[in-house]
Amino acid sequence: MTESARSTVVGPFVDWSGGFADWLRASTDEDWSAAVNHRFVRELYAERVPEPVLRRYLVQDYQFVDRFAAMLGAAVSCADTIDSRMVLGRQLGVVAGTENTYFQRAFDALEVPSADRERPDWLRPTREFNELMDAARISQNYPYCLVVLTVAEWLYLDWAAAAPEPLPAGFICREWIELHHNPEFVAWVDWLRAELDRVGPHLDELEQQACLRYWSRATALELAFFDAAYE
Ligand SMILES: Cc1ncc(CO)c(N)n1
Repeated sequence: MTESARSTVVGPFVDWSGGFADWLRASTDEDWSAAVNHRFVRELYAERVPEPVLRRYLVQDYQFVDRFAAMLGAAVSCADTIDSRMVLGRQLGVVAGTENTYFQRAFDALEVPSADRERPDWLRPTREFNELMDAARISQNYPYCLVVLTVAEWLYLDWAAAAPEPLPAGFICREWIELHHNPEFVAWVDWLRAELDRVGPHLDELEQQACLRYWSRATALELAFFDAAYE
């Protein structure tokens, strides 16, 4: 793409007066709502997730978080502005810090052996989600990485923000909600959406469609990921 083409807004090829992020989000309403209102989420609110389900979910999610961190690192490396790179870099620190510590404490409480923390068998949605994140990472395409990051974070904010008060007393359920609903996390998701709105309109139609495919696939996998914890 030439420099002048890069600065031209190519879209909209569809009406996205609400912005690129909202346009993507609206395309996957059904899977999105099914994930946000999933049985796992309701049982988490009530601290009634059966222990084998909670354990399976967290063991699989730690594998997700590994590839998520790698893809976030790719976003750090291919972001198009210094401001974006710094925001993404700070968030990578949160994933590697507070969130990682949560997993270790939860695994200790649930007495998860080290083999299951480090190299469990991957359930199918874990494998497919990790393949999707690997594809985005290897593409070094900033919008693709942003799309998958935004689905993962915005969808989790959506269900966590809907948790009824008081939150569960036990730390595993309570902190999993708090990690995805606190002022810093809300600001991070707002930033991701605004970032998509910034870069999306400069993409050509084929690239926008590719973003849409990443978006729908990631949303479907979020739903499948919750389902798998019960299978
Ligand atoms: C599967 C999944 N999606 C999203 C998040 C939040 O980034 C998570 N921890 N796990």
